[in-house]
Amino acid sequence: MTPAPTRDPDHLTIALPKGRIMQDAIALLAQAGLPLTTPEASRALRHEYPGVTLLELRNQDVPVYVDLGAADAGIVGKDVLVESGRAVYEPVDLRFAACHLSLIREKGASGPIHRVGTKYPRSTRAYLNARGIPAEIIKLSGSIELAPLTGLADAIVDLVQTGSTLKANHLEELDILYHSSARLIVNRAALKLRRHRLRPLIEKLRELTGE
Ligand SMILES: Nc1ncnc2c1ncn2[C@@H]1O[C@H](COP(=O)(O)OP(=O)(O)OP(=O)(O)O)[C@@H](O)[C@H]1O
Ligand SMILES: O=P(O)(O)OC[C@H]1O[C@H](OP(=O)(O)OP(=O)(O)O)[C@H](O)[C@@H]1O
Repeated sequence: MTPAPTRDPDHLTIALPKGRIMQDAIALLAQAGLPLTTPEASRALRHEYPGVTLLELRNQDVPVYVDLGAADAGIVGKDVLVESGRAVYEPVDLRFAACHLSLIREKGASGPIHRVGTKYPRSTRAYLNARGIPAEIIKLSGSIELAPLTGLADAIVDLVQTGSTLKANHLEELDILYHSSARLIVNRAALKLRRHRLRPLIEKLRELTGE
């Protein structure tokens, strides 16, 4: 059960991930009418604006803050959202940070897949199960492309955008699990309590992204 937020109903708290999404997310929210600017470089993780607080989080923590109501809304990649397993309301595909999650092997590799390295174990499990592939999943944290090159795994599941990381590491895509892009996510209790702030934001973002 999602706890009802107890903060000022006129105030919005928004969770954003530090990293490649942050800048575009702030720019889009500002275009949608929120009084935001890029925060000054500092160690501060909470940034105050008139009527809005921004929280600077790791990608994986954005769905957690929104689902549990510590943030009213957030922006996060669809990949991270799927992997979180949290059923938060996801009203707008914001279109940026577009990439796809793919099954990848060394160029020319063949034969059965026994071990798959990935940062995305939930998505990988679902994909392998659906195809009856009884492979072991090895959870990794980064530089996933090294796994097949070193013999740690004979395939990986990772994000691809331009394909230049694959090319540089002599790898090829065998299949696409799903496409990802940045999404607006919203806490369901906040949607009721702060309807007058969240509904116009959702509508404006839909307009801006052509949904
Ligand atoms: N090459 C890419 N092109 C476009 N979008 C990408 C690319 N790589 C990742 N993304 C998207 O941007 C999101 C954030 O990526 P970012 O690189 O900031 O994460 P990260 O540094 O791997 O995160 P963390 O270290 O917190 O796991 C990803 O979840 C994905 O949705
Ligand atoms: O197809 P491309 O355009 O090469 O993009 C794909 C790469 O981008 C991401 O890595 P990122 O640059 O974020 O580095 P990191 O996650 O390893 O820090 C992703 O994990 C891939 O490695």
